[in-house]
Amino acid sequence: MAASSESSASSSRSTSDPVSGQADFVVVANRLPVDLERLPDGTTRWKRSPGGLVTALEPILRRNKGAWVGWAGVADAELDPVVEDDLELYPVPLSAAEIADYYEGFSNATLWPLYHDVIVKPEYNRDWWNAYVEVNRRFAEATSKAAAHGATVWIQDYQLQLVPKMLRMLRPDLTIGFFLHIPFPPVELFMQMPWRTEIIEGLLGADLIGFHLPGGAQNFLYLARKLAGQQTSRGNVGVRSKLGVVQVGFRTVRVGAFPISIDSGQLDEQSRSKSIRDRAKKIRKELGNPKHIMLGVDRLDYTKGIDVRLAALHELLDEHRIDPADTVMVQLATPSRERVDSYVQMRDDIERKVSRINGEYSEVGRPVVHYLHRPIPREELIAFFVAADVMLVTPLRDGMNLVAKEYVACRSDLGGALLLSEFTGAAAELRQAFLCNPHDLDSVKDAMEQALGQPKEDGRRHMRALRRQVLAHDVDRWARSFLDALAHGGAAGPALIAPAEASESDYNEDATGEN
Ligand SMILES: Nc1ncnc2c1ncn2[C@@H]1O[C@H](COP(=O)(O)OP(=O)(O)O)[C@@H](O)[C@H]1O
Ligand SMILES: O=P(O)(O)OC[C@H]1O[C@H](O[C@H]2O[C@H](CO)[C@@H](O)[C@H](O)[C@H]2O)[C@H](O)[C@@H](O)[C@@H]1O
Repeated sequence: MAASSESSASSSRSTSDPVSGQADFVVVANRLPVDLERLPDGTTRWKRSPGGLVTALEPILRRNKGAWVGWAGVADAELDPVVEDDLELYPVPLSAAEIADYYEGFSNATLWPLYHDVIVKPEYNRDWWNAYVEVNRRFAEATSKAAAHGATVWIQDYQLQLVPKMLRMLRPDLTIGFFLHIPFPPVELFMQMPWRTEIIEGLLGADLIGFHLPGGAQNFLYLARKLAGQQTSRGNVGVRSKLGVVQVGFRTVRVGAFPISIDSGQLDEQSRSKSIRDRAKKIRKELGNPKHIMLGVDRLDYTKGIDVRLAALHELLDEHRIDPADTVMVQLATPSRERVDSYVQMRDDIERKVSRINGEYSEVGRPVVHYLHRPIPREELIAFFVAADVMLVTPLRDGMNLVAKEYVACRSDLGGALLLSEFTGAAAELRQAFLCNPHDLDSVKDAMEQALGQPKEDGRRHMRALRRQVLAHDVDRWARSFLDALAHGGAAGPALIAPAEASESDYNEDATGEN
């Protein structure tokens, strides 16, 4: 392996070791949990890669002692399999052209907007599709080499929807699971996709397909019956779907809802430490000891509604419903997909909005909005969660949103308030949050005002209930429920695997209901 390994993520080893051999449990995701960073002096190091998928799966892989197949985050890195920070990694190389066409193009300018309610217009480009097919084939081949005979393989997310079928053809001995981390769209939107049948058939290569919410599972079941059946050589008899089960010829594919979560116990413990508490107090002091700290923590993505919360703050300031002398907002934004046009435009828009608010309402040395465009070290992030009086989570659409759960896990003091968009997967479970509709600015403004003014005792009651949900339904439980269903078979209807405390009617109703 070419990389020296001064892991900037916490590393228990200082050198990268070769892998031991084929693994019985393999996670396959577009990204490895660490990105290779090329430094100006020509050396390289590993750093944690962004996003909730990595946050959720890293502890699972550690506990299961498996292998992870994925891209190292840079172009043309031909890397051998390696053990890094106790994780067995199988890097899949991508060329600069493949990053442009498969990752930035088909994954993030076609699938991402199509699956997120077409917030921006998806682009359908044949070259991007061809690159997507080719890269999915490469992932299937790499996985086939990494997996021991009879292994369990867990494929992740929208970038790799063709891998289940491709892998099954290479390795019929494997047990294959697939989990989608983003919403699965309703039929009216999915039918736009020129390669819709190929995608549905690609997914049907898995033994079990998981979604965050029952609505996504229902959408998929409907589309499987509608699209995949048409394509079999035996006409319409190849695929039947019923109650969470799709019959593909002689194979049974199960479909269910498995809402993802976080390592809540560990976060809870970390957030109680003296060093974090002290740092949280210091953050408040550094911000000028305001009465209220509002916090946003997101990848810089147009789905996250960062513009919405800024617009709400601006109007509340204009209407004198928030006093700039006693309230600050901190927005921590990790750079994301920076060469995709819609992300470039959105960054400009957000930075313009931040400047406007600060131009109109800040004093020298006391900005109203503090905006940091960079990833924040984990411990510092936890201290921000502990310091924040109101957590702003306002996506226009989000598969789950782990930030909402992280905030709750960090509030053992029962302080703070969570403002949460109804259009997140998390809203199905976190009913005691201040829920808002991000498409309705008045709804966001009212929720913000209520969260800021919430009486302390009400806040403690809400936070206690939120914590009960987040601490009981952690990422281990998520992984166990998926992997148990994968190992033991049995019908997995979407309504049957919903979280215990959320009722079916609590979920976003984006399903067609036509099963
Ligand atoms: N500015 C930031 N610095 C460090 N970590 C961040 C930052 N913004 C988000 N994260 C982390 O990235 C993950 C985001 O997960 P999630 O909310 O599910 O959304 P997504 O996966 O779409 O980015 C969380 O674990 C969160 O703590
Ligand atoms: O790899 P990137 O292009 O930098 O993107 C980061 C990840 O973003 C998405 O995360 C999703 O997964 C979370 C965990 O299930 C979920 O809470 C969130 O709602 C999703 O947006 C994406 O799905 C991942 O593949 C990316 O790695």
